[in-house]
Formats: sequence, structure tokens, C-alpha cells
Amino acid sequence: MWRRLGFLSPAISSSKRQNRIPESLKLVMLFATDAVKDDITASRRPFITFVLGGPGSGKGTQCARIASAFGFAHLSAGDLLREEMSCDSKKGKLIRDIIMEGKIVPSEITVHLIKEAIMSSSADRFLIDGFPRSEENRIAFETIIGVEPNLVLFFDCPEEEMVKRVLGRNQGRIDDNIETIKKRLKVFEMLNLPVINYYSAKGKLYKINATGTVDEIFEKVRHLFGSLRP
Ligand SMILES: Nc1ncnc2c1ncn2[C@@H]1O[C@H](COP(=O)(O)OP(=O)(O)O)[C@@H](O)[C@H]1O
Ligand SMILES: O=c1ccn([C@@H]2O[C@H](COP(=O)(O)OP(=O)(O)O)[C@@H](O)[C@H]2O)c(=O)[nH]1
Ligand SMILES: [Mg+2]
Repeated sequence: MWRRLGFLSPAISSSKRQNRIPESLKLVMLFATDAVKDDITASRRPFITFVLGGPGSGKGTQCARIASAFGFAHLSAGDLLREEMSCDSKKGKLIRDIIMEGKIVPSEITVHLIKEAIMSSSADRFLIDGFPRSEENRIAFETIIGVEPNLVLFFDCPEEEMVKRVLGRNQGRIDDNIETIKKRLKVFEMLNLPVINYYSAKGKLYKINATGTVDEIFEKVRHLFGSLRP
């Protein structure tokens, strides 16, 4: 059942550049001592699935189905950020500006929100939807939270289909417009594909062809989760 995928073709040759860790994040990592990590991992070791794919590939839709069929808690990084963005604060405004530009919010903000959400849940299995979006995100999560994902799902969808879906989403999102979508697709290719390649090389990636109906795609996902014993 477990398909081990080889390397996907590297999208860019400059992934090293993307690995640079900003000084502010280095400091957070320095203080991510074992005591802090133990917050999450001391009493339990939750089963963690990262759910990746470009904008409109169907991550949120499939996560909702997986959550209800297999008892996972669904944490959408984008939803957590949008909630924080609605606060009338400096941080809220920073997040809004970054999302509007289709860029990636600093890792320490996103990892903190995910950590809080995991800690306030009693679930033993989590879907982390739309994260990590860059190698820097991935390294921050693994350093600060202190665990690696058990499984990484990648919804592989042609750009044309993703654009069509996002433009039809109709949820009033500030980033669901053609200008921002173009930027998000570039960011996905430049920063997210290296993360996908990383987990592929580690044998943790499960790639799903995300074309077809929601039911057809869920059938493939159901097959995978049905074979797991988390
Ligand atoms: N397989 C599918 N076929 C057609 N439309 C879909 C499919 N899966 C999701 N959608 C629709 O496409 C839009 C984007 O889906 P969503 O799950 O929000 O994607 P993502 O979280 O990856 O951005 C939504 O309006 C959703 O209803
Ligand atoms: O870990 C994350 C998740 C999301 N975002 C930002 O939030 C936006 C929307 O993310 P979401 O996952 O909701 O979009 P989707 O891919 O589902 O359309 C992204 O384009 C980014 O600007 C981010 O910076 N870090
Ligand atoms: Mg989504």
C-alpha cells in the first residue's frame, strides 16, 4: 500500500537560498529546549499528517472528509492565520499584508499557532493542512515542536485546474484573485516543492492525483488511510 516515491524533479536549482534561517527564528529555535518540546510530546505522541498541494488543489476539501471518516483533528494553517489576521493588531496587519502578496508568514508566527492548536486539543491524530510551505517552515516545526510528521500527503493538480477552482471558491478571501493566485503558484513552486522533494526522499510522501471529482479523489485517500493503523 505504501508507495515510496522517488525524487520529484527539482523545481528550482536555488533551494539552498531558501534554506537560510532568519536571525529572529534562530533565536526562537535556540530557546526551543527539550522542556518546551515536552509540552506536546511528554504525555503523548500524536500521529501527524502534513497535507500539501498548490492553492486550489483540494487540501481543505479532502481534509474535511478525512477528519470525519478517520477521526483526525483538522488544523488548517491558513485558517489559523486568517483568524489571527482578523485581530486589529500589528501582527494581524502583518499577516494580512503577507497573505495579500501570496508570500509566506514568518515561521515563528505559524508554528506558534499550530503548537497552541495541538496543545489545546485532546486528539491523538492531526491533519496539518497547508503547512509547511517552505524548508524554513519545516525546519522551524521540527525544531520547535520536536517531532516529524508520520505521513505527508501531496495533492498533485495541474495549475490550470487550480486557478479555475480558486477563482470559483467564493469565500471572500483577499488572496483569491488572479494577481495573487499567480504569485501563490510561483511561491508554491519555489518554496513548497523543495519540502515535497525532501519528504519524498525520506519515504514519507504519498502523492495523489488531485484531478477528478471530490469523491474520486477521496476514494484514493480513503484507501490510504484505511490501511494505516495510527
Ligand atoms: N475535486 C474537485 N473538483 C472540483 N472542485 C473542487 C475539487 N476539490 C475541491 N474543489 C473546490 O475547489 C475550491 C478549492 O478547494 P480547497 O479544498 O479549498 O483547496 P485548497 O485548500 O487546496 O486551496 C473549493 O471551492 C472547492 O469546493
Ligand atoms: O503555513 C502557512 C499557511 C498559509 N500561509 C499564508 O496563507 C495563505 C493562504 O493559505 P491557505 O492554506 O489557506 O491557502 P490554500 O492553499 O488552501 O488556498 C498562503 O498563500 C500564505 O500567504 C502561510 O504563510 N503559511
Ligand atoms: Mg485550503
